[in-house]
Amino acid sequence: MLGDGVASHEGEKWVKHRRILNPAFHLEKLKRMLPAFSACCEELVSRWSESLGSDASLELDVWPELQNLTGDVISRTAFSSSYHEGRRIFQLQAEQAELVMTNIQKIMIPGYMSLPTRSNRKMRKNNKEVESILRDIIGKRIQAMKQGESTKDDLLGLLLESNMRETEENGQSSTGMTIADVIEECKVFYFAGMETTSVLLTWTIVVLSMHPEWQNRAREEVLVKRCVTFVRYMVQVTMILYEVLRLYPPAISFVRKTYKEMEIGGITYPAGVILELPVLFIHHDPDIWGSDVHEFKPDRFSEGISKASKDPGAFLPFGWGPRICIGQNFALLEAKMALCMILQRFVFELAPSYTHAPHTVITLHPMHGAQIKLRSV
Ligand code: HEM
Repeated sequence: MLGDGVASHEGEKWVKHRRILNPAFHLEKLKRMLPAFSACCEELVSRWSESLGSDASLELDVWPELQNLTGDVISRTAFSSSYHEGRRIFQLQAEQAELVMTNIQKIMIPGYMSLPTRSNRKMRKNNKEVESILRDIIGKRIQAMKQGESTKDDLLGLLLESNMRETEENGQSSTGMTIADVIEECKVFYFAGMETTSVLLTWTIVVLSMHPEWQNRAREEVLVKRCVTFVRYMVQVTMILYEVLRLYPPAISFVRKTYKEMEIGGITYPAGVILELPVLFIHHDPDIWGSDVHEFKPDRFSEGISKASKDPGAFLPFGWGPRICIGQNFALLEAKMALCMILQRFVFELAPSYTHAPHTVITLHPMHGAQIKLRSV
């Protein structure tokens, strides 16, 4: 494992932002968003129910469906009442992600991104539109808060509330985040949170289709507990999600830079070396997880994460250290809610056209989609 020193040398601005963002992502605060999670999931399962054929079954690629779901969730939980403007932002961000993907698949010439190519011009135009909508939403919200209106139960409200507290507690010398900073953080939520969570949900549906015994165990659990109230206490569902995150970590690796000369694993590295931590390999290492490492065995998490393997720090789907994913509680609540509502309504299996081909496009995608056959419970 990397020593603490590798990660601890963070920029001052990042440290300040993290101090403001952490309370906004606290589990107790996020619970206020459960109704928004539930509304988005309800829309999805109702649409699927309406599309069932005369034999009460439906075959569809759940991958784009779940991408839409997580996009909807982040729009609604980020901006609640400004949901429609929020959606526009996230449509533009989705376009940006596609343009970035197209660009990185090209041969990169230094300075290419500043050339006035069609895609670069489109990206700049999209970015301007995103920033202008965000500036408008944030400006209106700050105005309302100054006039004494209570903060809304959404990410923007929590972030602004935490930002104001930081300013009040630390006085004029430390003025929290600027509007430009808040805009940047809102953009990051989309990129960091939408794709990763839809990847987790997609592999979960695929794996539960391959393992009907676990699908049944999970369904039994969710049929006796009401989702909105008990989503946090689902033992089987939690173990299943952990095991999917182990086998198919959405982020297959993350990086750290040495800020001074240091020794790691018997090798001395100078300052400025970028080290890649290969999460996918660590999660598939038989020396850490045992000879059944490639098997889907959620029970290995029955006594919690630290006892699931020989190395308590080997489960790294959300990264590690001070830079650990800020949205992990958010993602797990959302995934539990979605899975719970899908399991309550549908039994699912792999469609004949499904081909198992995990491949990496930044995150771990199903290369040919995830064709699933659903039937009403
Ligand atoms: C299954 C879902 C998710 C996975 C697997 C995931 C994974 C990760 C990983 C591996 C990192 C890098 C951590 C490191 O370098 O140690 C990260 C960072 C981050 N994630 Fe997530 N993430 C998920 C969902 C979310 C959600 C839903 C949000 C926001 C709503 C989010 C926001 C962020 C942010 C803002 C960072 C950067 C944190 C920083 O540098 O301080 N993530 N995530």
